[in-house]
Amino acid sequence: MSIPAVDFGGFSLSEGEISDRELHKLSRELQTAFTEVGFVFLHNTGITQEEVRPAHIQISCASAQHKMPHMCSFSPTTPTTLNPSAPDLKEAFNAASLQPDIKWPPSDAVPGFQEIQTNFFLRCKELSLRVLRVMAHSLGLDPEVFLSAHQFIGTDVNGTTLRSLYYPPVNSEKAKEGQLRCGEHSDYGSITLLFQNSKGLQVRRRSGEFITAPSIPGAVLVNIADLMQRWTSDQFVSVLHRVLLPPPGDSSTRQSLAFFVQPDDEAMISCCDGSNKYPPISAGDYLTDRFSESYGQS
Ligand SMILES: O=C(O)CCC(=O)C(=O)O
Ligand SMILES: [Fe+2]
Repeated sequence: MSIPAVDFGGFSLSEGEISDRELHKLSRELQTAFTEVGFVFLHNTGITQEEVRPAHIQISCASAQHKMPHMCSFSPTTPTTLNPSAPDLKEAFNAASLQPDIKWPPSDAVPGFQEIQTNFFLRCKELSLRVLRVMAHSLGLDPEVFLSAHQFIGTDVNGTTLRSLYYPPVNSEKAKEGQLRCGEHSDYGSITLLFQNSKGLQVRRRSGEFITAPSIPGAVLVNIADLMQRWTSDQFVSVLHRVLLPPPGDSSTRQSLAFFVQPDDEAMISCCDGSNKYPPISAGDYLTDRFSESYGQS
């Protein structure tokens, strides 16, 4: 089975409310995707390719300015590789919340960067809230249960991050054993929205085999992350994924935008089915633990 595709047009950002009929339909479709695969392509979300393209182009410009302190090949706030001797072949710019202390590239270096990234962040936030609402419905829960834990996206009491990723050309002769563009990992928070401009992403199936995700212009790839799996008592699955190196001789670059949605730091996450499969934990504590496990720091 490949990654399912769902038409989100009934709850697109250009629509006001969703009809009951559409809500039921979307709920069923998302539930199937998130219980069986953990990933889904959403079509007609209201975020268009015209919005995604400038953000993609910019990250390659920012990277071309090279060795700007803001572009880091190792992004300390995110899961990367568990293989330190063969680090991921990528560069990333993280806009964690929209606080004034983000070190944006100087506006003469990459004109419009801050504005475009900020607008894109806000669009992703709106879409994420809609997806979270449908997810609650699909589990038969109070529609507010996830939303009320995501009230502060874009502020310093919520860790939601827009990460712009640039994967430079790869010289496969120089690549180390086991080195990838992005090593196998699962994401940590609630859900992730992903916008990619080319192939390379692979997603692990339950059977253990990896399937290649196509790059579909205009579609948003949404996946369940680890804290959401815990929150749903493992009903929704957070699965391993990775980005492969291009084939030898292929010197193309790759860009992607990942919007990592996290609950508010203070939100208490307890199993939504009322079970005690996992003890309640604040999202802030959970995420701090996960990041320090990966990076050996607090
Ligand atoms: O670049 C991609 O397509 C995936 C990146 C990713 O999975 C991540 O940064 O967590
Ligand atoms: Fe990821």
